[in-house]
Amino acid sequence: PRSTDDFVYTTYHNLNSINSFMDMLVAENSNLVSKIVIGQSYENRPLNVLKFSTGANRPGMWIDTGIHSREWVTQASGIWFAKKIVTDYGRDPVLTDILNNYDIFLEIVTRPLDRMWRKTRKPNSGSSCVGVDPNRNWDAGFGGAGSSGNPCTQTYRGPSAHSEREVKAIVDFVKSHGKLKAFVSIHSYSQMLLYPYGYTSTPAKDKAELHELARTAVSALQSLYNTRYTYGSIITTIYQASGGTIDWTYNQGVKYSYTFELRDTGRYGFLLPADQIVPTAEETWLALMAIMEHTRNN
Ligand SMILES: O=C(NO)N[C@@H](Cc1ccccc1)C(=O)O
Ligand SMILES: [Zn+2]
Repeated sequence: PRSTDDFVYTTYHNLNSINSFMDMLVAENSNLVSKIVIGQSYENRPLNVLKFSTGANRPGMWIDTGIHSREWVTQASGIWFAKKIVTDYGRDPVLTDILNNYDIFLEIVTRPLDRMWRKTRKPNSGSSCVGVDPNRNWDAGFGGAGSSGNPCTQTYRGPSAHSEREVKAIVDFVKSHGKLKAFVSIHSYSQMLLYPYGYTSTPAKDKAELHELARTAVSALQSLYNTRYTYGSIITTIYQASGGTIDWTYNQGVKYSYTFELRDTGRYGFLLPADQIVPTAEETWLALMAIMEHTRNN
């Protein structure tokens, strides 16, 4: 494709195609978007983050997709979100107000075409099994129930907190930025909107506000195609999970920390048909806007 206008949003793209999308988007909107590199993956690929900004030293909001490489609808949605932001800035008053006051950081984790792989690709010393679950490697209840010490399991936590370069890069970014007010990590599938905690049943201090905002966000999502989401804390809504991303960001003081589990509820699972990419992205965007608008107003 010559531009992001004729890029095909209705299909899944490989590493090179996603990277060329990002470069085209930056080139077409250099006053609004830049690409920053926050680190390298285990395979020494740059970890690219799109920064949407209209001024210096602004507070920020973070969105990541594709942390689990097999969750393809999330990277595909991330591409659509990126185009939506540049399309709506200057047209949608709410998005324009958000971007006139906050930066948006979007990490579309481009991984080689792992179709059914969840973990990183780093070999584990002393084991023939490869990879660490990046959603168990964070220093939040690390090593507790809801993660595994066995390198051959899908929820292997890794040898120590932040041992994975993909995780450490985000940890360092969050700490050095210091003014992130929202952090949304997007997974699939289950159709859920989750907030901390996963490692403990102790309610988050902001639980009431996080629950109310989740309700608002889920009803916005549902208003488009009537897609039904459940919502609540991780441990009460899905299962106990230790070392998870948003438990760490919440404990860092990023109050509006959420994880999405996008479509579907198991019929196709990770193999969601491509014709559901755009509807999924459109409905999820309404929920993201609700979270970003609330963050902007508080
Ligand atoms: O990975 C998926 N689905 O893709 N589910 C998440 C559930 C979750 C969400 C937030 C924090 C901890 C755990 C998982 O890592 O098991
Ligand atoms: Zn996941």
